[in-house]
Amino acid sequence: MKALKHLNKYFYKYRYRLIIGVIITIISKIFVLFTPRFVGDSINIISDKLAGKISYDVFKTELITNVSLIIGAAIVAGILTFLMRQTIINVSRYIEYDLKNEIYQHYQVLSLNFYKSNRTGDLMNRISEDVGKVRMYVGPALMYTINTITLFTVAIIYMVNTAPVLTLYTLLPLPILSVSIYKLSRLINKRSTIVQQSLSTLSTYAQETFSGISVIKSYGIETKTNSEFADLSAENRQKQINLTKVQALFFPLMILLIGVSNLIVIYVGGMQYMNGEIENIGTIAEFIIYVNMLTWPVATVGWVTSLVQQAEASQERINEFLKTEPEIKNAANELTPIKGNIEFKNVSFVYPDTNIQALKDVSFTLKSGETLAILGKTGSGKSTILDLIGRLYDIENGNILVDNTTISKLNLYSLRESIGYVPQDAFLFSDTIKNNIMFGKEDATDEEVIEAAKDAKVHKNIIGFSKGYDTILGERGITLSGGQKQRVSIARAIIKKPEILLFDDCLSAVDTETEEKILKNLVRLTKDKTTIIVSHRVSSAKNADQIIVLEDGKIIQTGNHENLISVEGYYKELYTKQLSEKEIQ
Ligand SMILES: Nc1ncnc2c1ncn2[C@@H]1O[C@H](COP(=O)(O)OP(=O)(O)OP(=O)(O)O)[C@@H](O)[C@H]1O
Repeated sequence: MKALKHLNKYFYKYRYRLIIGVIITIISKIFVLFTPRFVGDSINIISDKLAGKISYDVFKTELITNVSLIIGAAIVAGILTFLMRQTIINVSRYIEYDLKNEIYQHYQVLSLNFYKSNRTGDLMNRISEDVGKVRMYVGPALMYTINTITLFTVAIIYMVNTAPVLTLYTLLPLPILSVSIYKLSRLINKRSTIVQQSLSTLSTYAQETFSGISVIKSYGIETKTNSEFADLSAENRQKQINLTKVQALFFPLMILLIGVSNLIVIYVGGMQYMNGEIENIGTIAEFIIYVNMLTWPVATVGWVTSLVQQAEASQERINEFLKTEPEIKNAANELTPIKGNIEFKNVSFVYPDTNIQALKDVSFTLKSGETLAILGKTGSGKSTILDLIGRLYDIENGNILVDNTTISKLNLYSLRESIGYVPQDAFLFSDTIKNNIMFGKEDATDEEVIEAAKDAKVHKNIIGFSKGYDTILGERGITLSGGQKQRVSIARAIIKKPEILLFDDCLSAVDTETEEKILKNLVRLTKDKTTIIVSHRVSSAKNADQIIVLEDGKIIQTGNHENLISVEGYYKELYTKQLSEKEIQ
């Protein structure tokens, strides 16, 4: 129960609703328990009439009164049971909502490394399945426990008062029922977890084949994927059947034990009545109803125990995530406005998860408003430099300064707020093009969106779609070409008008002519912004104030276009090669 203590703050938050729920539950159970009493009384009245002890008129009045009381008690109990669910079960939904938000907000502050070391499926499970199991503890488990305790306390008081020995016999099979249901529930839970796992394997497989359908079709391997899916499906079917087998035992077991209890009541009660130990025949009917009323709550003791165990395990997993501290922490509470001066001083960086040394002793200085171009072979560390400026990772060797302050001492949100980043793989959300661009500036006007799209040279493409800027992208909508995606992603960054712009090889899928036009616009837009352009093309780099060439994480050349084409080296070679390619075109 240690892990579940985390939920106490929520119980406290909703204490008033819970207290009302508990009171309603108790009152409703008292009303439920009126029924056996009145049924017993009614049978006694009939028996008295048969024995000639009362007149027909008295018999009729008493019977009608009793029946009215039974109906009245049932109606009140019904209304209260409805209110009980409305309070306790609703609280469990509120807590479920709060907990999901708490986990999601925590996910948002965790660093990239956390996402790399945890599978997306696991992260999703914490927020859906695990929270769902915890809710069962907060809602149904709590409700049934109060239910059982109240029902038992009130019923046993009534029963002992009426026939103490019969009470003892009646209750005898109930612990057996509770233990059996507990064992069965555990088995059901175990098997449902197995079914869940196999279902998630099945859906992951289906999802992957749908995403990669063009590859599957072009390689003509549909038969292979079909048979793999059929195998997984058959495995899942078998697991479902195994689960159904144990689930099917649940109700027969209950009916069996209720039957045993009923038999005991009839036999022992009958004998006692014959011996005169029980005064009224109605008591037997009363006890039969008690048995039937108590069976379900007793069964729930076993069920609830297994619910609590599951919730405990789920909450433990959730707590593990909630306890994970973000590696990148904000060190300054005050906002720190950023001008955009960037300096790398002997920066070396090793990716913690792979131990790959991505940067070695990298130094450069970039004044606010200047443009830096980074060139180099694939895997030479270009993107890593951009990630470090956005403080997606912290470094251990060297120093990165922004406006002469070590980056880790700046307000993290101010820093990131001041950056417009266009990643290598443009990521667009399944939303309209307009909203995807506005992601960079939530309060942007339509004119600003269009202007940004024009500057990124994607406006004409967008208005070519029948729904224009309202065209939905992604799974539910159209698929943009690689170059269109990159340009929407550029529009998203420039609409923000940030102090620092980072372009990570974001024109690679754009033809050289469009690239030239975009670059021209960028020169105008980034006039007073610090800009870093990562590229494999000299055309993107040649206008930069500074160019650095990386190889295996080290700077091997530095200068501007004129300097670098006048010396032998990587840059000149690339320039000559790309110049001749252009001539061929
Ligand atoms: N997130 C990461 N985790 C671990 N290693 C990484 C990560 N990103 C990059 N690396 C490794 O760091 C090195 C530098 O990668 P980086 O992405 O900075 O190169 P790049 O010059 O941008 O390459 P490209 O031109 O192909 O984009 C590579 O060896 C790469 O495998």
